[in-house]
Amino acid sequence: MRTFEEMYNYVKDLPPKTIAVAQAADEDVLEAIKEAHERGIVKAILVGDKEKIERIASSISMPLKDHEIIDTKSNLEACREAVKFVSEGKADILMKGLVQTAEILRVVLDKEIGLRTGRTLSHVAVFESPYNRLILLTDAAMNIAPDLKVKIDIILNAVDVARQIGIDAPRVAVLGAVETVNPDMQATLDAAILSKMSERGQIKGAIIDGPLALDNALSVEAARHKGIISPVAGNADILLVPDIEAGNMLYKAITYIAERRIAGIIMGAKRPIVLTSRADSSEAKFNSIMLASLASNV
Ligand SMILES: CCCC(=O)SCCNC(=O)CCNC(=O)[C@H](O)C(C)(C)COP(=O)(O)OP(=O)(O)OC[C@H]1O[C@@H](n2cnc3c(N)ncnc32)[C@H](O)[C@@H]1OP(=O)(O)O
Repeated sequence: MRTFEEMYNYVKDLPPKTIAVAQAADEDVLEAIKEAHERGIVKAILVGDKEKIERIASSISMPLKDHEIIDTKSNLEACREAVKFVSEGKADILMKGLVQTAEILRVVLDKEIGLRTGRTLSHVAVFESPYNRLILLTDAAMNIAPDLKVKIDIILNAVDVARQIGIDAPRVAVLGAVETVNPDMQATLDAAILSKMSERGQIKGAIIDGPLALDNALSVEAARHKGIISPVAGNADILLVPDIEAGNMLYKAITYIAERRIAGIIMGAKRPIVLTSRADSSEAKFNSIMLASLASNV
């Protein structure tokens, strides 16, 4: 797939999903749900301030008859109720509404009502690139400073998503500030180990190489210029960032500087979780709902 339009052409033929939204009283969230419902992708359980949800829905001419509304008094209660719908199998997808990321993720990780599976949970973003293909970015939103073991899990979650968008053997660029190993830069040491593990078949399903800087991960020309011989350089499908700061800034640079379309979900939980920034547009939220519907196949 090269665009979100192509993703829609695939997703529209999947059975519609039920999505539980934690704190749905937000215009962009409801716009995204409205569009996803009109296009046959989801029906929703809208958890949050009922009066506000009804007021916003009316202001955007969104009929509510096909959706359920669960009235809650606080963000925490909204997160807990929405997560319970998913953990009890009454919803297929969880969506973060107008709540902070850490607040909903703490409920997702709750041992009693949460959505743990024993796997690492991580964020996978997908964006339309100028290279005529969809590219994945991970982890921009959940794991703060992943160690080597967690980085392997993060790669594997991204590989699952890559397969769903038609990339069978994704090329993973392990990003750093430079493309050579510098013992003072932990990201380059981890990258070298991940590359060797991939080469020796210890991590399967992907071709991993690094360290690579962002320019030579994406641009064949930049890689050639620097004389990098690599199966990944210039053709990366998945960008693995060293930590949340790098990932989050890259995610927001893609949106606000490059003005590219993006989607984001959490993988590794019982069901996919739509997780965008509260400031992301309704379009980014809609694209993320599509991506979650696709990732439900994993
Ligand atoms: C990209 C657009 C969207 C955004 O901009 S998002 C904005 C930036 N993101 C954030 O602010 C969230 C960053 N992450 C966090 O704040 C925290 O890591 C998070 C998710 C809240 C968890 O922190 P804490 O509640 O302090 O949890 P903790 O580290 O003490 O761990 C508690 C238990 O949960 C487990 N856990 C934590 N992260 C996990 C993961 N990724 N996968 C699987 N399990 C995980 C952890 O092992 C621990 O388990 P146990 O209780 O020891 O059994």
